[in-house]
Order: sequence, then C-alpha cells, then structure tokens
Amino acid sequence: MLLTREGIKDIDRWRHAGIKLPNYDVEKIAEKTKQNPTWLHFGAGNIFRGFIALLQQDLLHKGLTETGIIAVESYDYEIIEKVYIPYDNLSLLVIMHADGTLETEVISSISDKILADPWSQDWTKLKNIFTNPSLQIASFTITEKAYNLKDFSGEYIKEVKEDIQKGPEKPRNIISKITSLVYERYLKGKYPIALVSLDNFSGNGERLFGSVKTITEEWIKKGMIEEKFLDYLTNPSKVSFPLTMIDKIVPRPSEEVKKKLEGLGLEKMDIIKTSKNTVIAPFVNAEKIHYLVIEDKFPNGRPPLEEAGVIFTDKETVEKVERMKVTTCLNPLHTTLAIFGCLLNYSTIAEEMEDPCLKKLVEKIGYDEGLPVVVHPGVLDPKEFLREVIEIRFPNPYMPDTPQRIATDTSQKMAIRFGETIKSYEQREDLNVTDLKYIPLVIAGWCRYLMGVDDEGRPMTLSPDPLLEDLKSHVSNIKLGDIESVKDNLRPVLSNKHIFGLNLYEVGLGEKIENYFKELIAGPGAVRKTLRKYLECEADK
Ligand SMILES: NC(=O)c1ccc[n+]([C@@H]2O[C@H](COP(=O)([O-])OP(=O)(O)OC[C@H]3O[C@@H](n4cnc5c(N)ncnc54)[C@H](O)[C@@H]3O)[C@@H](O)[C@H]2O)c1
Ligand SMILES: O=P(O)(O)OC[C@@H](O)[C@@H](O)[C@H](O)[C@H](O)CO
Repeated sequence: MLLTREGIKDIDRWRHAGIKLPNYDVEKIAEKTKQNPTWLHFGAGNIFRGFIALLQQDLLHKGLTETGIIAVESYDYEIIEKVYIPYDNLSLLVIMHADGTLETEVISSISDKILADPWSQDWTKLKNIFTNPSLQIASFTITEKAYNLKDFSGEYIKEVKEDIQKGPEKPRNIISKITSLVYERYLKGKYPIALVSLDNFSGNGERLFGSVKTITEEWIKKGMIEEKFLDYLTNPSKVSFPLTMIDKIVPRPSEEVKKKLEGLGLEKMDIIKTSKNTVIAPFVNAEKIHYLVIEDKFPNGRPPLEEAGVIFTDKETVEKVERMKVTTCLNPLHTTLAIFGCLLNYSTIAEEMEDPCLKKLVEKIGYDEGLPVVVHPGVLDPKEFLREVIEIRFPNPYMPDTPQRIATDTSQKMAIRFGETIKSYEQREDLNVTDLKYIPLVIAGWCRYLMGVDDEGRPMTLSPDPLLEDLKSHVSNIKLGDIESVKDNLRPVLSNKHIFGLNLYEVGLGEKIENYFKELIAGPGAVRKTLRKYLECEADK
C-alpha cells in the first residue's frame, strides 16, 4: 500500500489493514483550499502533522469546514522534499495506546505545501496566499529558538542583521519572512489576520508579536516600509497574536512503529534525519491525549475548532493553563527525565518512569515544588493534569519518546521550565526559595550532562542546542572524579540571566547547585548515588 492520493483509493485494502481513511473528497478540498485559502501553518514538522492537521481533519470529517491547511516550511526544506512531495502531502497518524494497540489514520487535511524561500518560485505563491482576504490564520510550530532575534550578548544574530539591512524583499530569517508577508497583506488591503504561535513556551503570542514588531520598527527606521504599517500591526482588530497552550506528546518517529506499519502492508515508510536534524517520516507516532487552549482573538474569523475539542477562552485563562503545563506540571518533568535519562542511559521516557528514583524525582518536582505556585486555571485541574502526566502519559510503554529528543535545546527552556517557579518562590512571602531541593538538583544534573560523559564515565552524544559549544566550554576543564576541578567554572552558566531568567547566585541557589554538582561528578556511578541519597529510593540500575 502506498500513502499517496492514488494509493488511498484502494479503500478495501486500507480498511482491511484497520487504517481509517478520510470520508471527504481530498482532491476537492485541495481545490477549494487553492481558491479560498484560510489557514497557513509554518513549521511542517511532527507536531503539526500529528496534532494540528488532525484537528482540521476532524472538522472536515464532520463537514464543518471546506478547506485544508497549507503547510509552509521556512527552514528545513528537506522536510517538504522527502516527506511531503512523495506522499502527496498525506501522512499517517499512529496513536499509541497504553495497552499496545495502535490506532491509525490517514491525515489528508494538509492540502498543499510551500517553501517560504524568497529564492524559489514558491515565494510568489506564498505572497499571493498571504494577501488573499480569505486567509484567517497563519500558525507556527517553529521551535522556541526561532523567535529569538538576538544572541545572549544582545546583538542581532547575523541573519537578522542582514535582513534588517536589506529590507523585506528577500528575508532569510523566519521572523523577517513573517513580517515581510504581513506587510504585503497590509499593502494589498489591510485585511485582518491571526498570527498564532503554537510553540511550547510561556507568552508565545506576545513573543511572536514582539519579534515581528522589532523587525517592523527596524525597517521603518531605515525607510524601507511605510510607517503606517505599525498602526495596522498593533491594531488587534487587524492583526492578532493570541496566546496558546499546546499539549500532545509527539515523539520522533520510531523504527518499531515503522516495522509494524510495514507489517500491515505499507510501503516506503522510511524515517529520515535531515541535514538540519529534523527526524521525520511519512508517519507520525503520538499519544491520544491532547489539549489545546487558545485565546479567542481571530479578527478574520476561524474554523469552529471547538468542535474538535479546542478550548477557546480569554487571555488570562490561557496564561494560567500554559503556566501550569509549561512551568510546572509537564515540561519541567520532561526536562528532568531528559537530563537524567541521558546520564543514566535510558532509551525511553516510559522506562525511566519505572525507575523509582526518577519517578520520585518528578513527583517531588511536580507535586512538592511546582504545585504550590500554580494558579488554578479553571478550565483544567492542575492536580489531575499532573496525575495524568505522571501515572498515565509518561509511563505509556508504547510511546517511543526518548530523553534525547526532549534534551534538544535545553538552554532555551531552562528559564521557562524552572526559572519561573524559582521566581514565584522568590516573590511569594509564604515560600522560601532556598527550600527548593529538587529543581536545583536538576539544574546541577544539566551541568553534569553538559560534560558529555554518562554516569558510567563513557562519552555520550549531546542533543543539539544553539548554545552547546559555549556551554561545553565552561565545563571542559572539569573532570569526572575531580571535585577540585569545579572551581568557578559553573559561575558564568549559573549566573546567566538569559538562560535561567535570573542569576541563580543572587537568589541563593548557586552554591547549592554547585554542591550538588560536586556530588554528581564524584566519579562513575555518582549520579545514581546522588539520586539515591536525596530521594531515598532504591533502584536496580
Ligand atoms: N513534539 C511535541 O511533543 C510538541 C508538543 C507541543 C508543542 N510542540 C512545539 O512544536 C515545536 C516543534 O515540534 P515538532 O515536534 O514539530 O519538531 P520537529 O523537529 O518535527 O519540527 C520542527 C519544525 O520547526 C522548524 N524550525 C526549526 N528551527 C527553525 C527556525 N530557526 N526557523 C524556522 N523554523 C524552524 C523545522 O523546520 C520544523 O518544521 C516544539 O519546539 C514545541 O515548541 C511540540
Ligand atoms: O517541544 P520542546 O522541544 O519544547 O520540548 C520537548 C517536550 O517536552 C515537548 O515536546 C512535550 O512533548 C510537549 O510539550 C507535550 O505537550
């Protein structure tokens, strides 16, 4: 069986294999999308295919919309070449249930694909779509680092600097590209649009707005675009930047799932790793549970996504629910498991949840240190959310999620995942920041991870991170087994406000982290020993 528009016409074979097919005419929807595009999505990676496209597919199944989503890739063009074009933009969603059953569905709600590349013909096509009055949404899953215009020294990154110099014609950076496209829409008719960040960090919509506004102001200063564009951009009835909270664990595609699909008769299911490190396949493996909460601010209208389970609400509620998930109840726990999972050589998150020390560690971070600072968001219950994460979602043995995936870009996530809770402890009169034990232990664990040596003293490959080389340079003089070598080497890292959102020494945690770190580097096996000591746990491994 081939995953193509032609291939899925062989309905009986797909049904026989237990794979759900679209109940709508895929070609007709693609044609309608071409005439009346409503939704462009930037970042054609796994979460988009495994979650966002599923929501639109749900609406198409229910007859509640007539158009699909157009996938836009602005960074890793190989994704389009290798997993969109050969499969006519179709993907196969594989939901992994905790009892080992797989639920498979052909996702055909991605009606077209475009490269956001000013040097390709697609750019004109993209501009035409962006200036179409029918367009309601441009959404984004482009990873947190893509929103940064400046490096840690406060300087614009090279690409952005060049874009600022050269103007909106041929931008290279994703934010300059978005700004340029929104400017085209302004010139064409000042039509309204919602720019929706679906990336996983606090205040995502506001950060997107801030970055687009910065590029706008730079271009205005240079006289490259009309000044009035700023009025349009900052008028929420014209351009909105809703806040969102997105939650679905979508691991990288796994070899085991690939084999199971081949067993069902599917061909050409190969997993690829692009030269930009995206691991992607014609299929997406994901969990069933998901949550999407969005600030209801869509000046040009939107599809009725509430019918697909999306919660639309006000800004304050999204802020609370997002803080709950990203700063306390899910992502800090994930990062904890990522760091210690790499050090202890675990290959899945589910296996780690069977380790009594690691399970206890995430319970301590979630229930004891995180929950006290969570403000109940109303729409979801934090304690129940946390319980579902710890008892059901993370331990799902069929989810092929790896510590290495989650360890990607950790430097970009520390401030949100741990810094926010530390700040809350600082601000609250009834809490004492120096009472925190386990969050500092994880931060020390991250410094230990950066040494690139596992707990047995063997070299380990570190996941990609934009700050990796710089961070490694700070720990490069520290030797496993030599506590004296720690000296002041961690100080530049732990005092870096860009990384943690605060200077950890100023809040009284720097020395505590250094002390934990010394225990973690005492020699081979020291990571396990330290966990046992502070968590009073027994583990075989
Ligand atoms: N996978 C999950 O479980 C999950 C869950 C919730 C939210 N998210 C959010 O979605 C993001 C993407 O996750 P994914 O699973 O799709 O990852 P992925 O690796 O499959 O895809 C990443 C996408 O981001 C694009 N990208 C990366 N760097 C970029 C840059 N500098 N400029 C423009 N585009 C860039 C890539 O080209 C690709 O389209 C995450 O960083 C997170 O913020 C992911
Ligand atoms: O997507 P990232 O890289 O910000 O973080 C890795 C994981 O923690 C994350 O993808 C979770 O799986 C997701 O946040 C679950 O909703």
